[in-house]
Amino acid sequence: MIKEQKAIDKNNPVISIRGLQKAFGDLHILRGVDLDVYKGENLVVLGRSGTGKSVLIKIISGLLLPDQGMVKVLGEEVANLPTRELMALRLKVGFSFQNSALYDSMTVRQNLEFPLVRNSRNLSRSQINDEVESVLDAVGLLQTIEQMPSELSGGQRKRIGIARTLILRPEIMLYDEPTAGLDPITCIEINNLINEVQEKYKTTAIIITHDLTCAKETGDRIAMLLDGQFAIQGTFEEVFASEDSRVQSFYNYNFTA
Ligand SMILES: Nc1ncnc2c1ncn2[C@@H]1O[C@H](COP(=O)(O)OP(=O)(O)OP(=O)(O)O)[C@@H](O)[C@H]1O
Repeated sequence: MIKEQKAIDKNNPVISIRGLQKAFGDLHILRGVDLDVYKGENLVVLGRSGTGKSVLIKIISGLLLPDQGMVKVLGEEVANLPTRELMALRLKVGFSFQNSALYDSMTVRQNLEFPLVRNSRNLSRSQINDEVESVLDAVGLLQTIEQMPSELSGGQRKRIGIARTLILRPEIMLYDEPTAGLDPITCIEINNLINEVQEKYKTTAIIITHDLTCAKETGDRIAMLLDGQFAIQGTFEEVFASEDSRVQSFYNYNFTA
């Protein structure tokens, strides 16, 4: 099923990137990336392994510095921000890591409380409980609240990882390979959750994936990273109607649905 088209206000990008370059030694990964991400949309970034998708979202969240170019997030140029402002901006940009990054020695409740207590110091015990329960309910896992991560399935851990990112109410969600390593049914559940998060929390998201079903189901727009640039952007159908041989071979090798 292809996602229904939603109206996007193109006057006001939440993320705006121009001429972004990043190299590691002689390895030139990003070679002049231009990209706008608009409020409320889910933008899927596709590209072969090693093309720099994770590097891109690390630069957006201020975890890596660009070599050249402009990266504006919520109106702020990330590379120029003093540490304090960068930290404040990072709270508005939720990073959902590929491995879920849960603390194995803490219960689900403690995993969710941790970012909340660290970043919102004035909350009462009952406010913390309410926030934890509300976000767990949103990912459909309230019943796991006292469980340990080791007792959860891979799909449940992904959901808890997303809940832990959501608990700080970010304006932007960055999902790094949200369906990697999951069976097809669980992938469908995660795709649905990403769309539910977009609706309920009104987030803007960048979703990095190799999974073309995930791209089709969650992406309002697709951008394909080829040779260090976004050569092609559009709806799923527009991108894969391209006659570019790199796009066609990506499709043929990756589409399993
Ligand atoms: N901090 C770093 N130092 C040196 N090289 C790095 C660093 N981070 C990434 N790279 C290199 O940059 C390239 C792009 O990495 P990146 O993780 O962005 O790829 P990707 O497109 O996300 O790949 P995959 O789909 O396999 O996750 C790789 O060759 C990687 O080894």
